[in-house]
Amino acid sequence: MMVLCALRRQLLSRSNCGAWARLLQRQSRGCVYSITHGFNQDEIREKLQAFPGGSIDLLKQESGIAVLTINNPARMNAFSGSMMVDLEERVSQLESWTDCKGLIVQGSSGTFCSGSDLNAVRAISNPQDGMKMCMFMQNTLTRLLRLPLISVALVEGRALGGGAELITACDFRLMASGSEIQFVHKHMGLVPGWGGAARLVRIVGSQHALKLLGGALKVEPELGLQIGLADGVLEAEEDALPLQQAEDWLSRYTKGAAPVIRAVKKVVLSGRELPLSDALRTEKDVFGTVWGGPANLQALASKPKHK
Ligand SMILES: CC[C@H](C(=O)O)C(=O)SCCNC(=O)CCNC(=O)[C@H](O)C(C)(C)COP(=O)(O)OP(=O)(O)OC[C@H]1O[C@@H](n2cnc3c(N)ncnc32)[C@H](O)[C@@H]1OP(=O)(O)O
Repeated sequence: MMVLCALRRQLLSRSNCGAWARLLQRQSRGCVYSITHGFNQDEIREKLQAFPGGSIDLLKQESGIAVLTINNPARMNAFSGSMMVDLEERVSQLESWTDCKGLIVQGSSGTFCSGSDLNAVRAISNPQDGMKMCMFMQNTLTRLLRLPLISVALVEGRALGGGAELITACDFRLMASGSEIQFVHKHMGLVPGWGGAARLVRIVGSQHALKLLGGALKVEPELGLQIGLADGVLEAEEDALPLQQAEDWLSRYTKGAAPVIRAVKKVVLSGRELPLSDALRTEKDVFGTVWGGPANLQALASKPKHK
């Protein structure tokens, strides 16, 4: 029940003003794990920082669409420990950008992400540290998915392991021609740990999820579209790079006033995650934040008065 209230509080927080709101925001960031689960964020953050390399870069654009880039090209954009910490910090920044409407998540140098950095994985392979890394990434990716904006993963090259899990924490996925998504976990004697299995079942259904995980199947664009893992395929174009193509695709759904687009995500999020009565109450509350708002009044003023 606490999580439901926390999610409702998060959805309704109009802004980050005020220490109380920030405290609530921190408490109700929709984190899955907290100190009550034996999860000490500062402790695991310090451990992860010991594995440096690469960065997670965030760019906010005038269009209201931000671009988050997984940037570790020397290692096929594998997630080092410090990049996991970076990602949490970028999600915190996105949570505070109240005029942001959309987000594109991409990899640098023409490929998406090849999962955790195997050097870091080897160093934290003991169960305790592995579970802490898992909880840290589950918290971050859950907050990413719950951002009140519309997100799309732009998959070029390969999205493997944790990289495949990351794309399930976006609302949509666009695959460039020739790209591949593969949940390689089985080959490592693992199952997803960053929440990728739970989200994959909700995206493609349990039958397809069982095949993708049990078979560690390579998902190319055609199969991705067929099973609903991909929402679109980007064919190579001479005059438009994949990022521009992705932005053109996303802007169909983010065109309009930021408060309205953010309210759209909030009501869909509550419909997806909350029991019906809670979802209806949240929808009513979110409706109250836009009814009579600037965009609503402007729309009414532009309509001809009916006799
Ligand atoms: C819960 C998530 C889960 C976990 O945390 O336990 C994981 O995500 S575990 C990691 C799962 N990912 C993989 O197993 C992919 C490993 N990489 C590959 O299979 C290949 O590198 C591939 C297919 C991505 C690209 O192959 P290609 O031949 O094109 O390039 P190289 O293999 O030569 O790679 C270039 C360069 O990048 C380094 N690299 C690639 N992936 C990783 C990685 N995940 N961790 C660390 N380093 C990685 C690779 O070692 C090469 O570096 P170099 O110094 O040139 O040898």
